[in-house]
Amino acid sequence: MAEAFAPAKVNLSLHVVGQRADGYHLLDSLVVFADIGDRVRVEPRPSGSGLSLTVTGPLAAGVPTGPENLVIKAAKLAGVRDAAITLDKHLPAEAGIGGGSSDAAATLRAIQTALDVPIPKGLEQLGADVPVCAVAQAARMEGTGERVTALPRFTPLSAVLANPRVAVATPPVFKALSAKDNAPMPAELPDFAAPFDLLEWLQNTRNDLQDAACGLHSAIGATLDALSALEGARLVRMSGSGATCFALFANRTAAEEAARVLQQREPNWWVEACTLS
Ligand SMILES: C[C@@](CO)(OP(=O)(O)O)[C@H](O)COP(=O)(O)OP(=O)(O)OC[C@H]1O[C@@H](n2ccc(N)nc2=O)[C@H](O)[C@@H]1O
Ligand SMILES: Nc1ncnc2c1ncn2[C@@H]1O[C@H](COP(=O)(O)OP(=O)(O)O)[C@@H](O)[C@H]1O
Repeated sequence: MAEAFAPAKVNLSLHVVGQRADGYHLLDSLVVFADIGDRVRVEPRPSGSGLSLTVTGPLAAGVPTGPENLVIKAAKLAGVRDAAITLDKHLPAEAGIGGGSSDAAATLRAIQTALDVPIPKGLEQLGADVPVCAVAQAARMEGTGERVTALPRFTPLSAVLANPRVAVATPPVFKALSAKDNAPMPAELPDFAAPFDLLEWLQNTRNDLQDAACGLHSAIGATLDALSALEGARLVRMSGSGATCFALFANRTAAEEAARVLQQREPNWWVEACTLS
């Protein structure tokens, strides 16, 4: 039996820099991972038992339990036929924080430990976000998501994640983009562990999906506004294709206090303080 953590993915920046002939978009994104997430447990089963999936946890409702779950797709890609998998769901789905993709990557890590099966090639077949979730540390993500360069050093950031509990499907957000050939991030990224003003640097980056997503779902604008109004919020932006947005704070205590205030104001939202790295 082995367990693996599936951290929330946050796109600190997400530049859309082109589109391939097959419709997929070319991205340039600074991706980090939170200390909050789902958990995947893999238990070996005798040959012929098949794959089973049980979904538990506070955000299990609505998560598919059949072959369409990325956890099962990941196990199949690794060639595993017999295992009992439990997914303990803490992250909202269709939320721009890669829940399903991170679950898939965590499944492969647990399978590696429990069954001694190597991580398979071609992770991008599972989803554009799966290769970066397999790295599970601060990274630059390029191409359609298949090119991942881990950052050697990254000073952890304190943040609040907020989701207004509106599920956002990714394809319509890409379709609603007005421009698909925006400027990439600078070719050379700074040393993120050196003493420099990361906030100022991030201000010069963007999430190019943010305006399109806000146009489709008014709750995202409301989430950005609510985060911006929190005392100590320094940079506020949407992650992925939404609807989860993040605010960065000077330290964990400030983030936790802000999360407490926001949760009180918006009891139906999903709100979490976390550390990103
Ligand atoms: C937008 C991002 C940014 O990190 O995050 P999320 O909002 O999903 O968290 C990802 O690129 C999403 O990754 P993922 O959710 O794994 O995408 P996939 O399942 O492969 O694709 C879903 C759909 O998104 C669009 N898509 C995705 C990736 C990409 N580079 N170009 C695209 O156009 C396509 O319409 C595709 O059919
Ligand atoms: N393990 C999983 N957890 C959540 N959603 C999943 C999972 N496997 C498949 N899905 C499906 O994937 C879709 C996208 O969910 P998710 O990966 O959480 O969102 P996003 O791509 O916005 O980060 C949902 O429609 C959901 O039904």
